Amino acid sequence: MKFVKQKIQKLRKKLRHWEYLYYTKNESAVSDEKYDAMLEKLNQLEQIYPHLITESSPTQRIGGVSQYNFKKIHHKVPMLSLNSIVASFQLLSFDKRIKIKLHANHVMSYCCELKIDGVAVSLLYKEGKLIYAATRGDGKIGEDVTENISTIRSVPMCLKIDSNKYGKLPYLLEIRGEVFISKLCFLKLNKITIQQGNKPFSNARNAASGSLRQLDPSVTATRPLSFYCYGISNYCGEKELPDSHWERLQLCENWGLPINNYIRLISGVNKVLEYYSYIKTIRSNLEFNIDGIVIKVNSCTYQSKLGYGSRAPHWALAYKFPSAVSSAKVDNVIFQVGRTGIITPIAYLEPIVISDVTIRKVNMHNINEVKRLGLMIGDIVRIQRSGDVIPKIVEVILSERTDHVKTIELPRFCPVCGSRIKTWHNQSILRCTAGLSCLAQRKATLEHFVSKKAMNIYGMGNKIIDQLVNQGLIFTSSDVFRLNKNKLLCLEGFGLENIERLLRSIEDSKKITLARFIYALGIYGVGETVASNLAIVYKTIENLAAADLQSLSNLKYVGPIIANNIYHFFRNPDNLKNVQDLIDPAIGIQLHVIT
Ligand SMILES: NC(=O)c1ccc[n+]([C@@H]2O[C@H](COP(=O)([O-])OP(=O)(O)OC[C@H]3O[C@@H](n4cnc5c(N)ncnc54)[C@H](O)[C@@H]3O)[C@@H](O)[C@H]2O)c1
Ligand SMILES: [Zn+2]
Repeated sequence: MKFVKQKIQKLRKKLRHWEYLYYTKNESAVSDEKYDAMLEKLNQLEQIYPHLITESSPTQRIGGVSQYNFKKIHHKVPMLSLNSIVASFQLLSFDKRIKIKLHANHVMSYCCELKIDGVAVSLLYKEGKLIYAATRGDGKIGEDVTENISTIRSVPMCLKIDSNKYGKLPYLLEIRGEVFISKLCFLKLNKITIQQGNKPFSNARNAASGSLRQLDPSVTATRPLSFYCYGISNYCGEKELPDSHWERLQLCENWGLPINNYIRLISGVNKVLEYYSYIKTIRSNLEFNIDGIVIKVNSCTYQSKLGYGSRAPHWALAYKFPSAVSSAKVDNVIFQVGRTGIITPIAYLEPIVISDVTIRKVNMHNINEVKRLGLMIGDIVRIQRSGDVIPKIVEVILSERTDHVKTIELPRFCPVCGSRIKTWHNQSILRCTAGLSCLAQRKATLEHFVSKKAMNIYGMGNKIIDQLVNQGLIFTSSDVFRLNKNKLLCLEGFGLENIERLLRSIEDSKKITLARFIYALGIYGVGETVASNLAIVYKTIENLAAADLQSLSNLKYVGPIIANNIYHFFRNPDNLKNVQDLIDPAIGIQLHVIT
């Protein structure tokens, strides 16, 4: 029993970590399949040992959290997730199960909708005016994104009067819907993100979520977000609402809320299966990503009878599409050195297209993955891309291995600077220990420093940084502020206009919040959340640099490892000198604290 308990705890810890990255950081550490499979494993264990179920288990609650830097909104009606299925027999048994519960033996009516891969929002209208918009958060408390939502053109600020049926606008109307980004806009946004030297979003959902949850609404305004309404959660008006979910959606459309064209009212579960197959065939032609269909019992009376679980309603299901799989040849494996010196194997492929996206390389994260797969250069591998998440090598197709394959030589020295490599975690993680004297780490540190969420310096993409570092024009981040026209004229393919734009952007970056500045320093483990917290607590960079280990360890979101990293960062003479140079009045950076 102790063993099962430990296993359950381990699964929960892993799932919570992935959820934190997914919902808070808009990053996918693993594919959705892997997350879903792990959640299902936990679910099965909990079914066998129900006394081990806790309220906070990922099977019982919604994965999101609301970040403290947004105002909070308490949802009067909880915003839940959906139970999902992947096979037709599960839909048939759902249909049977609910008929038994409802004591109904007639053909059931279902409202079938697309499951758009975006972010759920709740919009409250009073007498037709948008009062607030909130994200799902943990289902009970969401983030106030009213200003950001107001920048989305398809969200009406005021409802229209439905002259046919409802006369006056409802006194109160709360609707639920999905904010998303189209496939085309996602590709464009990522192109710009990469040009600006920032990390691209791994999929359209993460891009939509990241764009909606911007602290600065003017940034959201530049992101091409769209919106579809898929339900009413609360209503108070002169007339009663119709009992049909489908009719309620038509009513929303009459009030001016956008409703997706593919929503159908369908009679009987066999026709639902036909709808599923049809949508699967047109999926790649849609302008936006969907990861399945949503099936809802149409009668609202039945919906209330079936009720809700803690995570999802009992009257709806998400029927997900299988993920896209294809095979490709591995042309080469290159070891890439990151900002913190971690060395990652990247498999370069003969380009393939999966769900409309060309895949040329796959990040294999660590060398254990190379070992686990038994991968060799020249192998044919199976690549999976679930929804639009990062591609992954699932397996080597051994039956297609030829005599021409080559062994992958694991590096013993840093492939960039030739320094000694340190290994840990059972030798799965390799790290170059040369710090900033390693060219790769220096470049990656600078890329991070100028990136959007850090100093936000436009026009200094990876290629420019490569040249600046290779030509010895910059060494540390403070050198960025010593760049001038003459130095920049040495760069290839960088005209006067680009130079002026870059210098202006460097100048503009000098007015910055302390939180961003701390984040820009690139201390190992200090992401945006920790950086904001440090800024609030220490108020000045000098206070932070002088903070002792004890005080750092007492902070929220800062564990002993991060506290140690921060403490030692400021004890390293090179780092300290760089920070002092950066805040030197000669450079003119103005740090301010926003609380
Ligand atoms: N890869 C990872 O690390 C990771 C981590 C956490 C969660 N996830 C993934 O996220 C998903 C779980 O997230 P979730 O709780 O948001 O559930 P979900 O996305 O599977 O389903 C619920 C959501 O569907 C959306 N939706 C779209 N169209 C809808 C419609 N017509 N009607 C109703 N809702 C509609 C709503 O936003 C709703 O919140 C899983 O697929 C999981 O794989 C992945
Ligand atoms: Zn190195």
